[in-house]
Amino acid sequence: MENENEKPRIDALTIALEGINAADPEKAVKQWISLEGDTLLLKDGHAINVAGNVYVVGAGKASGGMALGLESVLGEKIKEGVVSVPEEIVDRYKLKRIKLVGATHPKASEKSVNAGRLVLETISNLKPEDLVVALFSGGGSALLEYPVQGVSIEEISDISLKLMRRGADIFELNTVRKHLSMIKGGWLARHAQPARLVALMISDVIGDRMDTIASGPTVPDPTTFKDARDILVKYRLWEEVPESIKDHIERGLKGEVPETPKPGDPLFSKVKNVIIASNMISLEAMARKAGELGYNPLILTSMLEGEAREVGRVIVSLIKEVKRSGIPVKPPAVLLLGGETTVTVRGNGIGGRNQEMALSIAIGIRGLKGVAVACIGSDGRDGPTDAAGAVVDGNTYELALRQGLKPEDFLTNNDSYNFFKALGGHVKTGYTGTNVNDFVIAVINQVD
Ligand SMILES: Nc1ncnc2c1ncn2[C@@H]1O[C@H](COP(=O)(O)OP(=O)(O)O)[C@@H](O)[C@H]1O
Ligand SMILES: O=C(O)[C@@H](CO)OP(=O)(O)O
Ligand SMILES: [Mg+2]
Repeated sequence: MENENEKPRIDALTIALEGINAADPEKAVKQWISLEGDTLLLKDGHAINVAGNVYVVGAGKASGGMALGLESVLGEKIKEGVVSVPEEIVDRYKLKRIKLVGATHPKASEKSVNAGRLVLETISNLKPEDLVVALFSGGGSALLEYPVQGVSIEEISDISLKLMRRGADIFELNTVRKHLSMIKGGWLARHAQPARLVALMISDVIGDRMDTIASGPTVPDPTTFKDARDILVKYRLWEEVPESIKDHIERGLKGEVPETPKPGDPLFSKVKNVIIASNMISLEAMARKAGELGYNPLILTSMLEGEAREVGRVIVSLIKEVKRSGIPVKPPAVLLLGGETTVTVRGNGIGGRNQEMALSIAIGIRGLKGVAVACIGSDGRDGPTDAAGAVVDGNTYELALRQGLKPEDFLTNNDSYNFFKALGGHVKTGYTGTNVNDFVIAVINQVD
């Protein structure tokens, strides 16, 4: 073995792959639902009659695999279906009855609107005995859209990208998106009436808030037009938004256009929403794997949030304490964290929140032996890059300096992608076909 960091790096990646596998959408659907005669049984005991026609709709990075799972459970029961997935992976799934359409992420486009139109058509004019099965996962917000009247898809995707770049979190971003859409924020459930609806969701949202996953098309929306306006003001975008968006939100504030369907709306008595895979489920699978590899695993949180570089510094403090005192776990140890950080982009580099956090951690663990940390987006695409994330160790910093790369400069410029491109350390999986947010795997050995 070349150095004491090679095995920890490999172990961190092996554990990360286990986390991705544990979120396999096809398997998750098959574990959650079964068909007995004319009854669809959910794992939580809920039973739904499927004597009428079954229609399938959905969108997200994991929804192609979910559609596969659903076809294998419901087969010929499915009358028709439309599910939107990233166009890069639309050919990956061979489906019989559900039509997959390719759309764009993270920037919604006309393709996303086309998918939205097809979905709305699929669920229009249904009967009370019909059932809609909705398959939603992260990425669904961009992949499926139908804007409110007067607002264009370009205007929606521009404002979404600006909010992201200014550090808005996914709750804030999707609050705005919901109030510009005819699908999000419970509207899809409204359109599916009078049919019944069951939504299977894979969560890529902190705390598994269902109304935020893919902007909650089937979920009561607790957020309001006022919240949407306040968020745009907070990020100093209210003065910049196009007239069309401002006008729609102002009309919403005056009650001239309807609010999104709210909690308590009787409409939701016909709707059942469940989460079938999540960050925590993957963290638990990774902990088991770490145990098998001989480490003491410790899950710290599935709710990691904050500015990526700052969160990175906190993780470094945790690692140092484990090494120094064996608190809160004795080495050889694996700390597992999940969630989603944000990056306030100030420089003009290329990167993603996982790569940026990994770079920040590389600076902090400089010189530590036997330590490697992987920061990975389980969807396989970190920010607007072709990497899922990066793996770093106690030598990364020195190695960079020797090659004339100054880690701090790359961090300042939000250029983590080019740092790892020059030095090595990228983790590249391509679209994984699932999405349960981000993982941090810190492997800590006591070698010095
Ligand atoms: N140069 C950059 N460095 C670090 N992060 C960036 C950079 N450019 C964009 N980002 C971040 O990438 C995030 C979007 O990442 P992405 O992986 O597409 O999201 P998701 O997987 O949640 O759909 C945004 O939070 C944005 O702040
Ligand atoms: O679709 C969305 O709204 C979000 C959350 O589910 O996913 P992503 O961050 O992958 O775009
Ligand atoms: Mg991503």
